[in-house]
Amino acid sequence: MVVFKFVLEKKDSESKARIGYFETIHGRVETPIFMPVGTVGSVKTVTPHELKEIGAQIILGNTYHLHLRPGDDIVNHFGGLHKFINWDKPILTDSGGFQVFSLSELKDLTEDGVTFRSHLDGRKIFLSPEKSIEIQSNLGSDIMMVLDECVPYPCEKSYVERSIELTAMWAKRCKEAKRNFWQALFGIVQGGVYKDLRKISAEQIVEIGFDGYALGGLSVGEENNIMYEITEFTTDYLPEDRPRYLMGVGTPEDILECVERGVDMFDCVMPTRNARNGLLFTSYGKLHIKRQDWKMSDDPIDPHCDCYTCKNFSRGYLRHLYKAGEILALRLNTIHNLHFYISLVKEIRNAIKNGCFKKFKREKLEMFKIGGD
Ligand SMILES: CCNc1nc2cc3[nH]c(NC)nc3cc2c(=O)[nH]1
Ligand SMILES: [Zn+2]
Repeated sequence: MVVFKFVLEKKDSESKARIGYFETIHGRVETPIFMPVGTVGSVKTVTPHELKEIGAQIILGNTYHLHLRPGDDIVNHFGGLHKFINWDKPILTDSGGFQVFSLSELKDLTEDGVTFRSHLDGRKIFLSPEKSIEIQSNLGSDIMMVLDECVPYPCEKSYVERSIELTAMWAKRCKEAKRNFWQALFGIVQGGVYKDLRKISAEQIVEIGFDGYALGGLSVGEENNIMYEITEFTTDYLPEDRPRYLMGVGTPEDILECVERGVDMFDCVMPTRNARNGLLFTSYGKLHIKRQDWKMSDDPIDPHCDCYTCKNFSRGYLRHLYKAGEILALRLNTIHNLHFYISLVKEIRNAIKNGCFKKFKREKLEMFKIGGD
């Protein structure tokens, strides 16, 4: 019985942009989509109710973090992540691969798996494809990600060549380890910034066959134009009838550029992390709430925004809260930034539907530049 089904509704006539949706047992997700990041089972400072009000359709959980704390066995005891965090819409969990390589003190990487020390208490942990699938099964996410090796940027081509073989072998083992029919599994294409290796990795991962395909190894420090070029190149080797997920991306500009190059799914900590640092996204570019300019301003963050924050509070008040270190500042800023991202992808979906995506993208990018900053 197939539960996860992606439906491609319309392809843009002027680019590789497209609109569609996929079904999970926790509901439908429209694409292109932006997924708020809820690393340890919470999208920082906002409640599930507020996430729904903002229009979030799916959120992310991190396997590495949840395995370390509270433990995926504890989450399973509460009936899985949906019940534990009281979020009844879709959840995507990553496989732990990225955090292990980026957060922890890597001990040992072999064909069997990776051994690392917890960044919390130094405990030695072993993560294999089978273990990652076991953890994600305990969490009960709607979409699981395979365990892969995300190579750093820059990275020697000879190392990347060997790494994509490991990533393909681990992807196969993840698929073999999957038990629950209702959990989808996405493969991850690697290959660094080398187009010939990207083509090989894409063909290997598509050959194994997954419910969706992620572009890994990007947004790891490379220049934007390299990320766009590798994205443009790689999506041509991915099946049109499956979602494409560009991990860790990105700025509003990145999302517009990568939707144009055939990407359907995005996740990024930018809206939530920047909010907590007082950096707000507006139709005219970025706004630093702590600036002196806003001290006496009775304007909302963004005159075109209809989020709770923009409908109820002035820049002057938000600046005051932020300067005073009030927790409410973090919450109101996060509500606005998430609403900005989720509204952006909603407008993108409409523009593709109405056949004016290229024009919409050009106008949006122009407006983002007005504010400067
Ligand atoms: C599912 C875990 N694997 C996995 N996660 C990732 C998360 C990323 N996040 C960013 N920029 C913020 N690049 C990423 C690449 C990968 C990647 O290549 N692999
Ligand atoms: Zn707003």
